[in-house]
Amino acid sequence: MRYVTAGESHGPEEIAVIEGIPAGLHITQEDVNQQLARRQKGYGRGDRQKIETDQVTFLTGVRHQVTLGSPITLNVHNDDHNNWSKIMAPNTPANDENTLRKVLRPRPGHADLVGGIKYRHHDLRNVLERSSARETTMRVAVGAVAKKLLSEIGVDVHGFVVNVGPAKTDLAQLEQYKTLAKLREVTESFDTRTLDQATDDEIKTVIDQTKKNANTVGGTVQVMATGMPVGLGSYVSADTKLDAKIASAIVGINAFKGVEFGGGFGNAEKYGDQVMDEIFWSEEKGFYRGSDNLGGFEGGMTTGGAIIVRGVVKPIPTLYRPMQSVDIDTHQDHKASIERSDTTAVTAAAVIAEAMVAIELAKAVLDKFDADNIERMKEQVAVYRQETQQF
Ligand SMILES: Cc1cc2nc3c(=O)[nH]c(=O)nc-3n(C[C@H](O)[C@H](O)[C@H](O)COP(=O)(O)O)c2cc1C
Ligand SMILES: C=C(O[C@@H]1CC(C(=O)O)=C[C@@H](OP(=O)(O)O)[C@H]1O)C(=O)O
Repeated sequence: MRYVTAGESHGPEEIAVIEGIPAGLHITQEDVNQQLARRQKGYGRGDRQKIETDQVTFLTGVRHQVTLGSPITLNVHNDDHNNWSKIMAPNTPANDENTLRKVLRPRPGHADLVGGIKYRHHDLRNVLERSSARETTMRVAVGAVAKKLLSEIGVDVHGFVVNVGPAKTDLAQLEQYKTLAKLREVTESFDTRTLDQATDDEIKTVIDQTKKNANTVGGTVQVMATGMPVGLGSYVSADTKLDAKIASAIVGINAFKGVEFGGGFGNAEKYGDQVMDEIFWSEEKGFYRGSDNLGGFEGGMTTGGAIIVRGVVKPIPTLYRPMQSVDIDTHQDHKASIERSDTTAVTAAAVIAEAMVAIELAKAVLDKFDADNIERMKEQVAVYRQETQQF
C-alpha cells in the first residue's frame, strides 16, 4: 500500500490517492468523515475550523461502498477557497490583483524561508500553501481507510493528548490505561468533556492565557494500538524495522519534533531490570509479556503486545506577537508575517498521529499477507496467528 496527497491549503481541493488496498473492503464516506470530524475538534484552534466542515468524496476505487482493488481517490473540498479564489486560481495568469497578498517576511519555525530559498519562490505563499498542516486532512482520510482495514483483523488504534504545555490530561498516567477498551472509554468522555467543550480547567486556562499573551503552545500525544500479530516488521535491515517506519511517519507530521516508544526517553534513567519486558508463557496465550516498557517492539518487530508511541508537538510557529525576521525583498529587519493562526493544535495532532500509525501498521500487514482480497488476507492472518501462538 502506498499513497500520495495533493492540495494547497487555500486551493480548491485536497486529494489523496491510495494504491494497494485489497478488493472487498467495506468502506463508507461516513467512516472517513467521522475521523475528519475528530481532527477538526480541539480547543485553541483559529477560525479556519469554523469555515471548514471536512467531508470526503470517493472518486475512484470504490463501488457500492466496497473497494475494487484499484487506486482509491479521496477528495475533500476546501470551503475557504471561496475567500481565496483569485489569489489561488490555478488557471489564470498572475496580475497585480491576484498576487496582492504576497508573503515576504518568513515566520521562524515555518517552512517559509528555507522553502523560498530552495524552490526560488519570491512569494513565500508558494511555500506556506503546501507546508500548511491543512494537508493532514488527507492523511487522516487515508488513515481512516487503514483503520477500517485493520479493524477487519481486530487491530484497534487510538490517539489522545497527554499534555498541552504544563497542563497534563488525566490520561497522562499511562499505567492506569493499559487496555485499549478502558482507554477508549476514558478518551471518549475526555474528547467531549475536555477538548471539544474545554471544560477541563487546567488545559483551558493554559490555552486562554497563551492566547492572551499572543503566544502559542505545544504538547505531547500518545497513540496505542492493540491486536497486531507478532512478528510484523523485521530486524534484518534498517529499512525493514517497523518501529523505525512509525518513528518516521510521526516526525513527518507538521510540528512534531520528537518520538518515543513505551517508556521512551524515561528509559534512559532506568536500569535494565526496570525496562525489559519479561517473557511468560501460558497454554491459553502462548508467549506474552508482563509489561510494555519497550512500546511493543523488539528488533523492529511487533511483539504482539500493545504498541505505545508518543510524539512531541512543538508550539505553533505563527505568533500574533511576531518574532524577528527579515524581508526577503529588502533584506531589512521586520517582524514575521501573521496570517490567521491556531494557538495550539495538540488535539488534532493526536488524531493525525493515530492516522499515521494506522497507515504504517496497515502497510506492514499488506506487505506480509495477501493484498488482493480482504477475505484472503483475513484467512492468512488467522492461519499465521494460530501458527505463531503454537510456537
Ligand atoms: C493540526 C495542525 C495545525 C497547525 N496549525 C498551524 C497554524 O495555525 N499556524 C502555524 O503557524 N502553524 C501551524 N501548524 C504547524 C505548521 O504546519 C508547521 O510547524 C510548519 O509547517 C513547519 O513544519 P515543522 O514544524 O514540521 O518543521 C499546525 C500543525 C498541525 C499539526
Ligand atoms: C487549515 C488547517 O490548519 C491550518 C494549518 C496552518 C499551518 O500553517 O500549518 C495554518 C492555519 O491555516 P489558515 O491560515 O488557513 O487558518 C491553520 O488553520 C486545518 O487543520 O484544517
